[in-house]
Amino acid sequence: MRFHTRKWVKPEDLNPNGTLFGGKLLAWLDEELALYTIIQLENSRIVTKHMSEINFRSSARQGDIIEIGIDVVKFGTTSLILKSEARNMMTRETIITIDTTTLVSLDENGKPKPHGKTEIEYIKDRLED
Ligand SMILES: CC(=O)SCCNC(=O)CCNC(=O)[C@H](O)C(C)(C)COP(=O)(O)OP(=O)(O)OC[C@H]1O[C@@H](n2cnc3c(N)ncnc32)[C@H](O)[C@@H]1OP(=O)(O)O
Repeated sequence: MRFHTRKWVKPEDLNPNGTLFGGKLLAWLDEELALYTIIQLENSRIVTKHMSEINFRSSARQGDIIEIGIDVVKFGTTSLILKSEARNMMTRETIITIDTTTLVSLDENGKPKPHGKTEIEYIKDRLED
């Protein structure tokens, strides 16, 4: 799994127990998954369709640095299915795992649009073309 983005847990990210609010962590993950998909499918019209089991494995605290990892499970016809994880960058302790998130590529009318992609592409390879 490649870990892409780091987040710093700040006071406004906490729940009343003083740990990282789960909804905030999900928002960070959803945004990362969407950005990853926009880049891979080369389409900015992307929506999250489905999330599988979400497992909050451990909590994070103010000042912790979180890193978000993403792996491709499958390229569908209009969808991209991704596996994701957030972990504590210092301790490597897993904070959350989402087995699969299905993101769908849309056309200008908001209808699913085949993306034609079958494998991960790296931006540097595209730039070398
Ligand atoms: C990044 C964000 O936060 S986006 C905001 C939150 N998300 C949204 O607002 C999305 C709202 N939902 C929608 O607009 C619609 O449901 C759509 C356009 C995404 C999909 O419409 P559908 O009628 O389900 O389309 P359709 O049946 O053609 O399925 C599209 C793809 O999604 C997959 N899919 C559909 N339902 C599911 C499901 N329940 N679970 C997993 N995958 C699914 C299909 O397998 C298909 O993938 P494929 O083409 O690779 O085989």
